[in-house]
Amino acid sequence: MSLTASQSLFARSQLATPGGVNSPVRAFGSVGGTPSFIADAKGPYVRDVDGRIYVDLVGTWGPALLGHAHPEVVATVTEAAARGLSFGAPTAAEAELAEAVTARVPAAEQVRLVSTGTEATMTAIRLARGVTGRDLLVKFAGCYHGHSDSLLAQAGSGVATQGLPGSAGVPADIAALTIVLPYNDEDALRECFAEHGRDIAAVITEACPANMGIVPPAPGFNRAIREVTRDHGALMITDEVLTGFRVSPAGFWGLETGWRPARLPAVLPSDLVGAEAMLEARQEWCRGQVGDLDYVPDLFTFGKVIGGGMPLAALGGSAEIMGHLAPLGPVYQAGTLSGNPLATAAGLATLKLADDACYARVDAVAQSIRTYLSATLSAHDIPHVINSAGSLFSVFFGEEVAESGVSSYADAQRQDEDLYRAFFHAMRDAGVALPPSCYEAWFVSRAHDDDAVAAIFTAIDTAVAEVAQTR
Ligand SMILES: Cc1ncc(COP(=O)(O)O)c(C=O)c1O
Ligand SMILES: NCC(=O)CCC(=O)O
Repeated sequence: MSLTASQSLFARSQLATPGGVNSPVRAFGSVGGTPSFIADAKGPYVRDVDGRIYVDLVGTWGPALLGHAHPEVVATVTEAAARGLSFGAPTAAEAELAEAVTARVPAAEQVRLVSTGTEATMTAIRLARGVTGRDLLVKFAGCYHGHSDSLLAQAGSGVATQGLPGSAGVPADIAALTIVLPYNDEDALRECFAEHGRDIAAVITEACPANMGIVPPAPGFNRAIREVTRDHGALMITDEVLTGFRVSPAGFWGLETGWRPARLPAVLPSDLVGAEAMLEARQEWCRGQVGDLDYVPDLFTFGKVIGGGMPLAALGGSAEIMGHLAPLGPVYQAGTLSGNPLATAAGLATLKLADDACYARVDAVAQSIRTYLSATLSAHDIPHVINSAGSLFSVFFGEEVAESGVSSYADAQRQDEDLYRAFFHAMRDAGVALPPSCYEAWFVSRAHDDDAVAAIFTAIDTAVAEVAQTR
């Protein structure tokens, strides 16, 4: 039997690298089969090494808000590459990107650029511990914040897909510093703080969980986290690595609070005398923007869209808190490639193109796919529920979830994974690439034009009919 090019590359990669992949979620572990090895990608499409073209709903796990290989982003990165691949010294583009983040999320008065979401959340936690002088961390079951030691307990994404409780190799003493609570459970949160409040450095939460499928916060849940943490002198870390700059110009926090980005006033050295006065002016503007909003976290983490497909992520917060980072303060954080010129170029070009028209289009496309999928599944009596957050969505199959909905990790674990597996493969055979796990979000892009959407609808018709027949 002759192998496809992807099959023979997968066999070769499995010799070269554990599991044949450089990140476990790529391995098709829970859906089975051979991952497609990608040759190239353009707009809403990816093409594998066998020449098969798929309409892509993975979007490189989030960064591809504009679609793949957007010409302006590619041109900007190419120009940046010609000027040098890395300097290990500051550049104007880093300040420009930090300002772009502050303009969109003014609670991030200052921003530190790193290379991955994992680094962003890891640093945010270290910073929270450094600022508060406390060790305990609270996270929620089913939330994924990258793969640093403190954050793998009952994590979403690949950890959920593999059905693992956490990771081997995390020292028990470190794991003991993380308290895991059920998501959307305000009582559990308050009880935890009643017992451990004085020792908790921070609560870290996904702005809207998207790594156990989409599980939106109940109304007021994020505000409750804000209140409880503030009352006990702990920090609130809102992880927008996945949602940031994707579900609205100001991420899920923007969607939930209704904040609309404003133009950040330039504070130029010639306007004011002294760094302190300039910082005060910046802070005054930032605080004026967010003062009346429903809740304002202490720290935000960003990733994915902010790097436009290049390795770039960030954390941001008040200048007071961020000032604890080295070189100003005692909390150490560093990176040879932090603020890399190609990554900042890609990020800036992406954010510039992520305008209102972009978000409107992405929202409309997501809404039309959700509606069509749900109607088709219902027409074939396939029990399901679709959860969404802005343009992000995911489907959960099964009677139980269809009846009671999914608002926690425990709920998500009650879905019919076998049905997703069958649906995933039927969609793939029909030319649409879905996330290879029922615990991941579906991503649409600005480049999903009417042809791409029509192809998705046709695939849904075929795949749902096929799955319905085998039930
Ligand atoms: C909410 C969230 N935080 C953090 C991360 C980690 O980011 P990275 O994979 O860039 O390390 C992810 C990645 O999926 C994520 O979805
Ligand atoms: N939603 C989870 C991810 O995006 C993770 C990607 C990866 O670990 O490769």
